[in-house]
Amino acid sequence: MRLDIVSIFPEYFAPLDVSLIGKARERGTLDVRLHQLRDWAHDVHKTVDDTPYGGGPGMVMKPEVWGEAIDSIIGDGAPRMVVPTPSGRPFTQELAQELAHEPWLLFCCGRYEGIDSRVMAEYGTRLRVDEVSIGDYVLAGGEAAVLVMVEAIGRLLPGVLGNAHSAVDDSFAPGAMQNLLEGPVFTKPPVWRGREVPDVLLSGHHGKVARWRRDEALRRTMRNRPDLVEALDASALDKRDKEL
Ligand SMILES: N#Cc1c(-c2ccc3ccn(Cc4cccnc4)c3c2)n[nH]c1N
Repeated sequence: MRLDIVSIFPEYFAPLDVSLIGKARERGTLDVRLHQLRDWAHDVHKTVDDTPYGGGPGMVMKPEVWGEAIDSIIGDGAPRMVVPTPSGRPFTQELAQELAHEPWLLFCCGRYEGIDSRVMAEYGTRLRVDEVSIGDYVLAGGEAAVLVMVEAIGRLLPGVLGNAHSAVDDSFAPGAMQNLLEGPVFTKPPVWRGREVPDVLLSGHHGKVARWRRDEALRRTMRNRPDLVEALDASALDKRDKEL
């Protein structure tokens, strides 16, 4: 997979050199290319923003600069364009799974009050353009959102997680645990500061362990995300029980 990321702060993406994503880049699983948007701003100050039409606070990113940058990066190609924005559709595990199957993604990181809307309209005539939000809070720009999305997508690519763990066990992955939060996890020692690991996890009885984990996941989901529990109906729970 090729990932192009356009930003006025490309140094923000240094974390993509380390850990899982860094190793995937070394192996060639991920081809990450960072671009400084200001390289396509031609005035002496490399200006990328201007005042908003209609008035209002802050500045808006200029369409000309974005247009030159995107044209230069994609040429005649057709990547899927992902634009983080507080007004986007939710970034979910399902969307991460979908994006992980794309051969080429172009992430456009806005700043200020966002990118002139005509940029998404222009490229929407030729590319799949997704305006996406990572959550109901306001960031100062798109870079942190792209870091989140690249990690969520990258860990789903073949070979990135290694054999020790499979993304299929994720909280939001399709299957028995879909829409349930992760339950508690434990490792050695069996007793730590007088706190014991639940006996069932030491029993070696895989069926009982699976059921305990499902029950704990349900308990935690009911406590922390009751909205997800409402999405579960009795038939789904019965189906899960049969899978365990
Ligand atoms: N994904 C995502 C986001 C963002 C986000 C993403 C890109 C930009 C570009 C500029 N800002 C600042 C800004 C502030 C206020 C209004 N509009 C824009 C961004 C915020 N905020 N919260 C999220 N979940």
